[in-house]
Amino acid sequence: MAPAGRLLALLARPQSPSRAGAMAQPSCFALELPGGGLAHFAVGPAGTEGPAAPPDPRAAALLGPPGRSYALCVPVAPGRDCAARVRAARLLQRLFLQLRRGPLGRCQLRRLLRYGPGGGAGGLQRGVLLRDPDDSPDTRRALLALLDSCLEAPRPSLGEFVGDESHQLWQRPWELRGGREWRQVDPERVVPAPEPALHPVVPDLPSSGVFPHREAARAVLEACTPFMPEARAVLELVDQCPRQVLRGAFPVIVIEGLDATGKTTVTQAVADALQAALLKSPPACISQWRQAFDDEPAIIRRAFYSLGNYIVASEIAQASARSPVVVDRYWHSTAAYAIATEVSGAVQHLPPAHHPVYQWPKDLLRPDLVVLLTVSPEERLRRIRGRGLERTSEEEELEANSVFRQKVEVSYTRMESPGCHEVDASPSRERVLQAVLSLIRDRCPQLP
Ligand SMILES: Nc1ncnc2c1ncn2[C@@H]1O[C@H](COP(=O)(O)OP(=O)(O)O)[C@@H](O)[C@H]1O
Ligand SMILES: Nc1ccn([C@H]2C[C@H](O)[C@@H](COP(=O)(O)OP(=O)(O)O)O2)c(=O)n1
Repeated sequence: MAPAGRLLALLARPQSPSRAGAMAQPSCFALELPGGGLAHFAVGPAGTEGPAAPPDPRAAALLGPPGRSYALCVPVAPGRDCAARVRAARLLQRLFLQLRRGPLGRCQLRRLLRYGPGGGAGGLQRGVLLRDPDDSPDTRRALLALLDSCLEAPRPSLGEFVGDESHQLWQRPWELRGGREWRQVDPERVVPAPEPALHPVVPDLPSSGVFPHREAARAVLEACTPFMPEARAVLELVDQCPRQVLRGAFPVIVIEGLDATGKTTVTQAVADALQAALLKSPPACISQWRQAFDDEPAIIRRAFYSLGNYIVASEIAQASARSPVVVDRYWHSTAAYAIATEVSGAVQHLPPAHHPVYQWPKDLLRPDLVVLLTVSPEERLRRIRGRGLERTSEEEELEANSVFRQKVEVSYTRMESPGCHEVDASPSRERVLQAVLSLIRDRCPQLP
């Protein structure tokens, strides 16, 4: 078998003019595997030199027969503007909902990313691999009908995976001919691709979830105002907050951690002990719109939480002139959950430590100390069950998916300037409180 890198290089060679069609350049795919693995493969025009090789055996099992698989993808940033990004994200969300209904409901879905071999944010597409275990013609019909219902730009792309007698894999893209008829175009070879140095979604994160400054998040909600009155309401509140906030002399302490690690318990106890103001992000003034944003695609949800942090920043600035301030969640939550959700695969696929995505936004008020509460997964589950409250779907996901939980925890620990100080929150409430108070006294000399 030829090395994956060489096959990719062969596919990447410029094509002869006769072959220069829609797929003149190969495309790479990152397929999320069960248990958090990622398989990378490329598709390119048939007839190029070199033997085709089956991709990663785990991917081949998901792509090849028996059964049939389809790749349905939407460009992340079809235009340069935020409005187009938001439209694309909502289209993908709608497609996901529709894929769970009717004849498509029996298909298995796996997260799929499509990207150019050179990386970069430009050609990124998000999508799904649909696997029909029964290889039913109804599935294909339903998928084409779904494409027919997507009349506005951006239009999703659909490709179908087929195996041949010699166990090679091919992808056959579907294209709309003459604006009316769906046709399958020339098959493209499926070959393994090397794992890129950086997960393909990372270059796009500053525009799609880990916004590096207030204006980047603001532009997303601005694009939502035509269909979400809540977006206008949040923007009005953000715009009342000064861009340069002047903080007071008292220390600002943030308590972070996964759900049920004891943040509410600790923040209340610390606030009592230090006679500190207790704040939380998202702040109460926007919490009535939280559910509406939680129901929207990730880019909109993250913009909401990001702007919530800027509103909290101006509350912190005022409160820290009068007393110490304790904050229940802040920027680190927003960034860690966004990174863990957007980066498919497992912990090893996260951007490396010191990557810019882990840096604190330059225009957001910095706390003096960030405490990260950690407990074992078993203890966390006991506390969640003991509390018995309603949970957000993301928190349910955390419980169900330990890979996701690990990605959130590791992202937390990689955050920089300020970084997190980890405190083991497994002991009794009193002992955890004492550990946190002693850390605060060590790190905040300005405490009276
Ligand atoms: N140190 C502790 N030991 C045992 N139970 C705790 C401890 N700290 C918090 N709990 C309980 O665990 C549950 C989750 O705590 P909570 O403070 O609400 O977490 P969070 O705000 O991080 O979601 C609550 O029922 C709380 O009473
Ligand atoms: N500052 C914040 C606060 C919460 N979030 C997001 C991250 C997760 O999706 C949820 C977790 O919040 P949730 O209120 O469920 O957690 P707690 O109950 O406070 O532990 O909200 C955020 O992105 N930024």
